[in-house]
Amino acid sequence: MTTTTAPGATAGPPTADVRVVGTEPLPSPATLFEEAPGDPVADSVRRSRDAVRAVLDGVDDRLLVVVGPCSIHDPDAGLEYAGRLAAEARRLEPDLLVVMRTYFEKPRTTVGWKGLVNDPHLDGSHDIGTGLRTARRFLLDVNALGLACATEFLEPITPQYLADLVTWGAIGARTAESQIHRQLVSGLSMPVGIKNGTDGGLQVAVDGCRAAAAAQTFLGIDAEGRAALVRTTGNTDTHLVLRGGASGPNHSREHVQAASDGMAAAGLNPRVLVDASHANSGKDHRRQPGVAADVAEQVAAGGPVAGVMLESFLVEGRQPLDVAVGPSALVRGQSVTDACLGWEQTVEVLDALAAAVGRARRTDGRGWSA
Ligand SMILES: O=C[C@H](O)[C@H](O)COP(=O)(O)O
Ligand SMILES: C=C(OP(=O)(O)O)C(=O)O
Repeated sequence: MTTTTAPGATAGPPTADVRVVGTEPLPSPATLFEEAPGDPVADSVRRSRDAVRAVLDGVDDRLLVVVGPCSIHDPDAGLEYAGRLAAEARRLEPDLLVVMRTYFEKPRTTVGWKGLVNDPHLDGSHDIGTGLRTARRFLLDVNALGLACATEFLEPITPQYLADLVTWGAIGARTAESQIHRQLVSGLSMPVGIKNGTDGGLQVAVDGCRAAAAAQTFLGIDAEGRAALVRTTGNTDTHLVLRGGASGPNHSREHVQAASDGMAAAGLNPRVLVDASHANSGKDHRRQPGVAADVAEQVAAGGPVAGVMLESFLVEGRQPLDVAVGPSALVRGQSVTDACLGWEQTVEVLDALAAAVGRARRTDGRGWSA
């Protein structure tokens, strides 16, 4: 670790960096691209982004399903999951557009493990350089299976390292109101879902989509990792994600219709994605199938639902992670953040969602051209 000296320090106690213990250089995005180029999967990233846009815009009548672990903490187990999901995605392709949750950054309500980028060894050593490399390698491996990747962007410079491999991005409930994250979305190359706030309020997400659609200028880094002024065009490929809130779940037909009407009134995409987890399930994974079933009924009836999010891993539930102990005692394939559906339950829910799309088509409920 490099200990920094406060800029302009004079005799006497420093007036800056008083609480900074040290800083360490990180590899630049360009270095990581050289080590792990995105070229082998670039065509499939482009194609899957177009496919997601088509579903969000209603040009493709399939349902987008963003499904996978709450967080990737063990890349080996994550890849086993990805292999299974890739097979399901191919089987269900006529009805569902499946994108895997590959979440490497976790926003915390207070404190806790902040994800694979921040602490890849799960032991509090915070080897962020390795975290970025591991996340990039993981995204390449999942894309190589023919499965598109979704992630939440949390640290504003992380996208410079990873975004070229991501098909769908999320801004979470805790950052939907943040100007920094809205600016970030304005420059992202993929469709992005913005979540309602943790209090259940929709306006932060509506405002977030509007701000992200505008051209923005802000501070960031360039490919060499230098501090840079970043100018963006704005991103109109955004939509609302309903995840429930302190006021309760918001997946009901009435909630979805009201949210859709609110987006339409603001001139934004009226098709929403419903998160079956988080506050829509009270963080109880056993409630996700019920939420998904409710949303499936809405899909079958032609409601304005473009997609569903599920938290799912190989083994159901969750387990505590103690960074003082490290990962050695963890159950393989079980979440260390939010509780997830197990694999068999996940397949059942995917089948039910696919069946709902089929029912919608038979009754012309979707009302969209294929
Ligand atoms: O999805 C993950 C969590 O819901 C989110 O990161 C907050 O987790 P926490 O309340 O356990 O900190
Ligand atoms: C943190 C997440 O969700 P939310 O922002 O809805 O809490 C998540 O999807 O991992």
